[in-house]
Amino acid sequence: MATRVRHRNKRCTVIGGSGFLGRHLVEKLLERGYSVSVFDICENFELPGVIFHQGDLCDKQALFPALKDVSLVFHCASPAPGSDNRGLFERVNIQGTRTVIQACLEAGVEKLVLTSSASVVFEGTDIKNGREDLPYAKKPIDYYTETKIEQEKLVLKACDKGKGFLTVAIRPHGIFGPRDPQLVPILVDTARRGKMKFIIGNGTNLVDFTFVENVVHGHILAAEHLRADSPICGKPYHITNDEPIRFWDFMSEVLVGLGYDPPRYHLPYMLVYGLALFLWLLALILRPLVSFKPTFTPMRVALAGTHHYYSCERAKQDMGYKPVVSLKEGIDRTVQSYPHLRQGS
Ligand SMILES: NC(=O)C1=CN([C@@H]2O[C@H](COP(=O)(O)OP(=O)(O)OC[C@H]3O[C@@H](n4cnc5c(N)ncnc54)[C@H](O)[C@@H]3O)[C@@H](O)[C@H]2O)C=CC1
Ligand SMILES: CC(C)=CCC[C@@H](C)[C@H]1CC[C@H]2C3=C(CC[C@]12C)[C@@]1(C)CCC(=O)C[C@@H]1CC3
Repeated sequence: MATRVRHRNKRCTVIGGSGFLGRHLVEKLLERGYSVSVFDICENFELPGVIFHQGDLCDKQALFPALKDVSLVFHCASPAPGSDNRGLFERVNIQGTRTVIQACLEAGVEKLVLTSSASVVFEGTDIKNGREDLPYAKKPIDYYTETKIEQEKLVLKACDKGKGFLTVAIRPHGIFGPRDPQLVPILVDTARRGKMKFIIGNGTNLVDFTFVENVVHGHILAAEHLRADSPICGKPYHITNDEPIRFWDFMSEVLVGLGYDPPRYHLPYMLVYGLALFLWLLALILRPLVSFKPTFTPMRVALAGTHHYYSCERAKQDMGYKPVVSLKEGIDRTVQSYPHLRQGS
């Protein structure tokens, strides 16, 4: 019996396990002796010992086989933040998360760890050393953020010690690392199109960028600390590298590491933000006739031109969190992992 309980405790499912963060999480869980199943709408990799279930998380029946005899579920699936498809975000992040919670309850899952986002409190204006008690954004900057807020509320509200169902939300910020499909590829694409010459604002704004292995570490610590007597039940936790850096220094280090010139010339923040807003509205109005995706969306300009860094003191206190990879090492390892994105390749 004791062996069966121990065995079940080490069985987990990663919803969204085919994605960037999900796959890193799967790899670390395997290394730590967990048996891992992946549930995802697409299958991107195969790993010995990983059972793959393909399906849409909005479909409860499709989820059940992936949750059978599993005590711990990580939910890190989401449509890509760059999309502007409101219906998709609402369906997957809100209705889909309700379905995940219901399926977990019916399948007897004991712990649910959600990957939320620090952006749930970001409204496009400065956040300096923000703590978890900041209110949710009243005017979320995009549909992604709007639905991540609702998703986090749903998961935290579902925490019910009486029912033996414990939940926690991890809020990472600016995840980067090998195989990231967003940050470095967008940056390099922008540089290759000759558009990485400008710094928006005075360039001193501090931001958190978090190496993916630190985010994984935060998730596993949360799962392992999630017990009925723990202070972490039903709470959100910021997980960052705890080394805020100037947004433009980070961009420059990655660009220079890959052989590109760093941005040099300054543009006033309000001018670029106004232009991005205008282009976004134009794209919206013209959508029935022509489809174009501006590089400079209001959200991206706000992310590039404001302070947004967060305190992870609560994670340090309640679960002994400490980043395992420094920012410098994270940047070096990331740059090394993209030989095909180097200048001239
Ligand atoms: N990348 C970042 O900088 C940050 C990410 N996050 C959160 O971390 C989580 C993981 O993000 P990434 O790994 O970067 O994204 P990703 O796009 O690489 O991975 C998301 C995964 O979810 C899957 N998925 C999407 N819709 C699904 C559905 N209906 N049913 C089943 N699977 C579905 C996708 O196929 C993909 O494999 C997301 O919840 C995201 O909101 C939070 C803060 C920052
Ligand atoms: C810290 C954080 C939340 C990062 C998230 C990742 C992306 C939102 C950024 C990754 C590359 C960034 C980028 C820009 C905006 C923000 C990112 C997409 C620009 C478009 C900002 C305006 C420019 O001058 C070009 C930038 C290219 C890279």
